[in-house]
Order: sequence, then structure tokens, then C-alpha cells
Amino acid sequence: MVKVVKFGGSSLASAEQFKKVGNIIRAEESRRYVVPSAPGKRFSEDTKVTDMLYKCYAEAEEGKNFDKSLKAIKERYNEIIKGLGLKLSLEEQFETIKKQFAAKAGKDYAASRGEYLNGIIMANYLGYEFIDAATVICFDKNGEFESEKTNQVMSERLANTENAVIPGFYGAMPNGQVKTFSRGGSDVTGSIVARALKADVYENWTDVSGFLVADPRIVENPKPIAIITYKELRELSYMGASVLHESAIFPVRKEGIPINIRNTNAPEDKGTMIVETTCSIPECIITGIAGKKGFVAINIDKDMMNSEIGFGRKVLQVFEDNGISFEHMPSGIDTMTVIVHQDEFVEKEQKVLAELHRAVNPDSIELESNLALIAVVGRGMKNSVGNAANVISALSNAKINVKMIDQGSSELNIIVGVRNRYFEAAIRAIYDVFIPQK
Ligand SMILES: Nc1ncnc2c1ncn2[C@@H]1O[C@H](COP(=O)(O)OP(=O)(O)O)[C@@H](O)[C@H]1O
Ligand SMILES: N[C@@H](CC(=O)OP(=O)(O)O)C(=O)O
Repeated sequence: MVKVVKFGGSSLASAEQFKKVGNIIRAEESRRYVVPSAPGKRFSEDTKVTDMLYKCYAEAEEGKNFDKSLKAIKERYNEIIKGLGLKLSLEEQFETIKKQFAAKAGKDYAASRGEYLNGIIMANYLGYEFIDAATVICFDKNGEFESEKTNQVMSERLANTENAVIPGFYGAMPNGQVKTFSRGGSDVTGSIVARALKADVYENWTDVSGFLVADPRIVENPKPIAIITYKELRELSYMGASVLHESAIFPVRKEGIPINIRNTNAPEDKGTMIVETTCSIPECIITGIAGKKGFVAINIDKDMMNSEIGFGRKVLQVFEDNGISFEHMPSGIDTMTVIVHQDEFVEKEQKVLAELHRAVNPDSIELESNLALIAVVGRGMKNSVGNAANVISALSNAKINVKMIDQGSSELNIIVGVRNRYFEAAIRAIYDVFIPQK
């Protein structure tokens, strides 16, 4: 049995947390490959080391003195080393980091040092081999992740390695330049390592006892999810459920390896199993609810639009030409709405509108900004009736106006659009209608 275990920043924020992690790893021999994140927040107002590194590097880039910021980072690590009673010094590494920052080695290099240093501590604490992720996670010269090359390099490197610590979040381009995944990317590294080893399970340890039906910062004490499919999880993580990075599914999915989300602070809890498919009947019709704020709807009106062949293609071409990806596209007989991320759209707003006029000569175009999208996801929805009606009635009872509703034919999810300011209330209303209260 081989397990790859990834520990998030919240699990490695202090020596006390490190000790819990040590106990978890030592409890099972199969926990042979460890992927650590950088130290996260010790308390809610604390700063993650990754954010401290970004700030410190920004000072270096502006030519300011960054000694104080770097010292604060060093103190975070020294506190952990001291608390664990290790005979380890990171002086040499910090000297190199200082030089590299002064030489403007790049934002990604800076951020990656959080995981790199934590990996060195973890390997020393466990007596495991340290493998620098820059030697096993490959990006091409344009900074795109190279999945097959990485899989080959990683499997060869780990073939004869009994136990190893591989820091999360980064890799390197062919010229050796460090490149990171997007924020939260240590989850992706864990998944890549699990695939390369054809591990039996990828355990992802965090500060909640698994995936919950809704964000616990919005719904009080939400119900945990025992089992969820890759597809359902992908919908939820894409739509903002931050427990797992939205790209972390792909590597393990290739090998059908289950992911088990576990809680470092409650290791006895079983957590959530994320699997390819399951015959287990979901406890509730819906599996989860997640959402994001900050969308804009572009409503295009034109009489007889329906009979104009190629209308949709011409509209989407304008978005493509402007490098804007679209999220949803509900349409009627004479109307078509394109929903995009507000921050991608605002700076190109007038250019896009002018090009839409030129491309399809509409009767009118209206914009509706500050929208939030909420995804109600569940494999159980396929076999039950009235789901969309229940969502709508939950929102109308809460006096929330539904700006848009979209249900894919897979019936795996229903997407609703509401004003940003009703986002939290809408999630609570949907939760209450679908999840029986204890
Ligand atoms: N549906 C959800 N279920 C569980 N946690 C969620 C959900 N949506 C958002 N979260 C948040 O995700 C957090 C865990 O993710 P993250 O902060 O990335 O952890 P880590 O530091 O372990 O990587 C939880 O503390 C919780 O606040
Ligand atoms: N440390 C990086 C990568 C990461 O995955 O962290 P965490 O596991 O704490 O979400 C970040 O803050 O984005």
C-alpha cells in the first residue's frame, strides 16, 4: 500500500501543527511520500508565508531594503525548527534567497521558497529524503505545465526512493527558472506525485473534516460529504470551494486514484472520499453548493435572432478575439446572454461592445454587472424532479431576485445568477431547502 500525503499550510503553520503531522505520518507505514505547503495562518489575522514572500520580493524588485521582511520570514521557520527541537540551520538557504531576491530572480522563485524551506524542515524532522520539486516537476519554456514529461521524470526519480518529501506548488522550466502553479497549487503537486507512483490513495490533509456541503464561512456547521465523484468535485472547486485546487483532479483521474480529504486536527474523522464513480446512493439530492462573485452579463437583443444562422458564433468570436473566456450563455428566441468574469471584461468593455455591434448589428445590448454565480451540484439530481423549482422557490422565499438560471443536460448542476450582495443569503437559502436540518 502506497499513500501520498499532502499537508496544507494550515497543517504546517507552527511546530505544534508539525507534530500532529508527524504523528499522522508515523501512524501508517504506507505514508511514504509527503508533499508539504508553506506555513499558513496560525490564527485568522495571521499572514501566510507565501504572502510574506510575495511582499518581500515586491520590496526587492522596487529596490527597497527588504531585510526586515526577510527576517520576519526567517523567524517563522526558526520558530518551527526550535519548537521541533531540530539541529538544523537554514542560514545558508536564506543567504542564497537574499542574493536571488537582490538579483530579481522572479516572483515565482520568491513564492516557491515557502514550500522549499518547509520541505527541508519536514524531511529533516521525518528522516525522509528531500527532493527539490524543481528537479521533478517540468514546465515548458512558455511556462505551461508538461504533464507527460513530469510523469516520466517523477516516476523514474521515485522508483528506488523508499520515503521522500517533495515540496508542493512549484517546478522549473527547461532553463532551470522556477515556475509555480496558481495559488493553492500544492494540491496539484500531491496529485502529480500520486499519479507517478500509481499510489493507492492521495490523502489531502487540511483543517476541515472533508468537503462540506457548503463553505463553512457562509453556512454554519454544514453537513460533511462522505463520498463525491471527480466530476461533482470539479464543478464545486471550479466554482470556488477552496479546499482543493480545481486542477488537482486531473493527474489522479488518469490512474483512477481516489483522493481522501482529511483533517489534521481530527485525524480520526474519515473525511471525504473523491472517486471516479460510485454506486453509493447520495444521502441528499444535492452533493454541494459553491459560488463566486464578480461576473457581468452581456444581454444582446435582436428581433428574429433565432433564424439568423451563425449569430452565436459571431458573438463568441468577438470574445475570443479579445481573449475573454465565457462562463455561461443562456439564450431565448430574440435574446442571448453571455456571462463573463468582470475583471477580464471591464478594461475591454467599450471595444467589445463596438465589435459586437459590428459583428451582429443587434437592436440593443445591455450590461448587468456585480453578479454572483452559484452552482448547485449533485449526481442525485438526475433521478429526482423539481430541483430547479426548489432552487427558485428557496430564493424567492428569501426575496432574492434570480437573474439567470442554467441547467446542463447532464443534470449534474444548476447554475443561478444573483446580485453579489445576495450571494451569502442565497447559498444559505438553497442549503436550507435541500439539506434536512438535524
Ligand atoms: N465546501 C467546503 N468544504 C470545506 N471547506 C471549505 C469549503 N469551501 C471553502 N472551504 C474552506 O477551505 C478551507 C481549506 O482550504 P485551504 O485554506 O486551502 O486549506 P490548506 O491550508 O489546508 O490548503 C477550509 O478551512 C474552509 O474554510
Ligand atoms: N503556499 C501556496 C500553495 C498552497 O497550495 O498552499 P495551501 O496548501 O496552504 O493552500 C499558496 O499559499 O497558495
